[in-house]
Amino acid sequence: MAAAAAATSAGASRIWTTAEWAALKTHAEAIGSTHLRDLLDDEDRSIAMFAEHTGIVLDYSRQRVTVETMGKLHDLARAAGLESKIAAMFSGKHLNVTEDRAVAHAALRAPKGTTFTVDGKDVVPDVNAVLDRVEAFSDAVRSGKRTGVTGKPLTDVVSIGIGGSYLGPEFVFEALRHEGDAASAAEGRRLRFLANVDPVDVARALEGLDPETTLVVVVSKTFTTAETMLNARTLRDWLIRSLGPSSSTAKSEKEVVAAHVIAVSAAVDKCRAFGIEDDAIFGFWDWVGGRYSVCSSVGVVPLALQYSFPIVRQFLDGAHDMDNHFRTTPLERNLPVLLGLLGVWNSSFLGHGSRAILPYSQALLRFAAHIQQVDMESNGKRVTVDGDVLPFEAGEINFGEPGTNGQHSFYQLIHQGRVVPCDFIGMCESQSPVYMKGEVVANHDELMSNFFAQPDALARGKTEAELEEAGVPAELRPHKVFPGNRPSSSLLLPRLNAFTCGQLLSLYEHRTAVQGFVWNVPSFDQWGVELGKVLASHVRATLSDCRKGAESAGGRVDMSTVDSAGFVPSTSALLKRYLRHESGKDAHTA
Ligand SMILES: O=P(O)(O)OC[C@H]1O[C@H](O)[C@H](O)[C@@H](O)[C@@H]1O
Repeated sequence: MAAAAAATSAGASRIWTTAEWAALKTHAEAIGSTHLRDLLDDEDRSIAMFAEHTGIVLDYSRQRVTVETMGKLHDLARAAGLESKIAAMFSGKHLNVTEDRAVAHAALRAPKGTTFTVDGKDVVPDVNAVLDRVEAFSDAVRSGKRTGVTGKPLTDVVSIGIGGSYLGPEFVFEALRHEGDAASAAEGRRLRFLANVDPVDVARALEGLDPETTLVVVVSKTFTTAETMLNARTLRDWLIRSLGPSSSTAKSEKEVVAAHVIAVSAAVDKCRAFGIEDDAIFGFWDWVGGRYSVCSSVGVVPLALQYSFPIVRQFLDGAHDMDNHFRTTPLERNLPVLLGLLGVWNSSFLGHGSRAILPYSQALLRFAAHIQQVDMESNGKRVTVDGDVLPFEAGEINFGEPGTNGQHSFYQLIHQGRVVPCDFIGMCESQSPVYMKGEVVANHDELMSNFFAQPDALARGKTEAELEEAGVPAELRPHKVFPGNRPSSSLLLPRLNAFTCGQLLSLYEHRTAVQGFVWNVPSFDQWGVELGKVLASHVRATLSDCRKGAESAGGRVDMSTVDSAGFVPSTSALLKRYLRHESGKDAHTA
């Protein structure tokens, strides 16, 4: 763990023991007596709480902070060594200490001619060599030069992957579906994602697809993830049944796989072992964490097949632009730093353990799901990078849905129930504007009226006195009081296109890094996902033994196999219930 010591030497390892942390604790108590209703009346304060980069405006005046709070948060950031940790990330230092790896996803969007050094080597040429291959390959598929095994164009793509090999690409795919340039480039093409090992997801992904015109992309950094590999074998089987030796085409299995299956992985040998030819394998590197891999072949391959390579390049350029902003802008005006420090403030000092991500943009319907993994898998940790147990809970519960839909489902709780800090995200212009004569406003203005109204409703609330003045009957007043003082940030983007989508991705990736750097947690590993996987293999082996035993015993399951497998009694009982179930019979008759 020498790297761990090196990584933290620039800042306090146990940030909660610093004077800066203590000062914020005391300050948080003082803030407790102020209300956002009053803070928002201070025009100078509000104007000071705007920050901007290339037309992306962050308004954090509705956070429960004063100019003094921000100063103290910046002091905390400096005590944590934030600036040197950011610099360390961009210089390829091994910040992923428990796996001894660099954290270099920013290199994935570095344009030709720039440099990014990892382990003594400039990786930008390697990154761009893979991108050149993706460009050539996607052009060949899109133009019909590279066809399926029967010579038909490959118009449909199923991208198999889960977690970091799925959520980011799906967020970008959805974000661009109705964006002018991307939508015209995608005409006549379909992209589906297959993530869940639930066979119903296979049925959903294949609905209406023809094996002859379908290209399957198996996306897995490790190429060992159980769900992805079973889904890959399932789709290989689907292709071979329709196009293989015993079908009317009589093509060999090898030919079918070579024409219809490609792979994206950091484990090239395992892709070869699956039968995929070298020219159909798109690699990436172990210095790219799974949840930070959207800009590697993981996202670039399926997205370039759907939207064309030039659109994907704009997306990478947007992410690179935000990387530069993050790397070079002073902390006080740095958007990811501001968002990250506000996250630390809300979570560690005001005690709010969750965060809602609320894009007023239907195109961002999968953004919250992606950021949920980026943030929760990164900062949901119990120890520092040096292994000290944290005396507080790091990481927030992230969730969210597009507005205005959320307003009609869970906003009740955030207005009158728990305090949930919110990120409101809106666009100045719509991807699909609708203007109708006779309507009060255009449809996008209607949407944005809510984007502007909700943060104020949360911040200002409604008092008993206001209700009385409005003539609300006394017995109803307690129900109609809105306490207010609920924090939020508003992000206003000019529009949602490939470039700004890249900026948004990078903004949120780096926000998570900032919080992790301040808390000094190991944001770039994910040991917490392992235990469940190990236990699932034990269940899998037991189920397999039971099913095999039943086949040779005329259908009768030998339950002693479950009894001797060492599960706790309730798990054994539930497993037996599952094994006893006979198709078509309900619980009462089984
Ligand atoms: O890309 P893969 O190796 O298939 O991994 C897919 C996912 O699996 C794991 O469970 C990790 O928690 C994720 O970080 C990862 O993104």
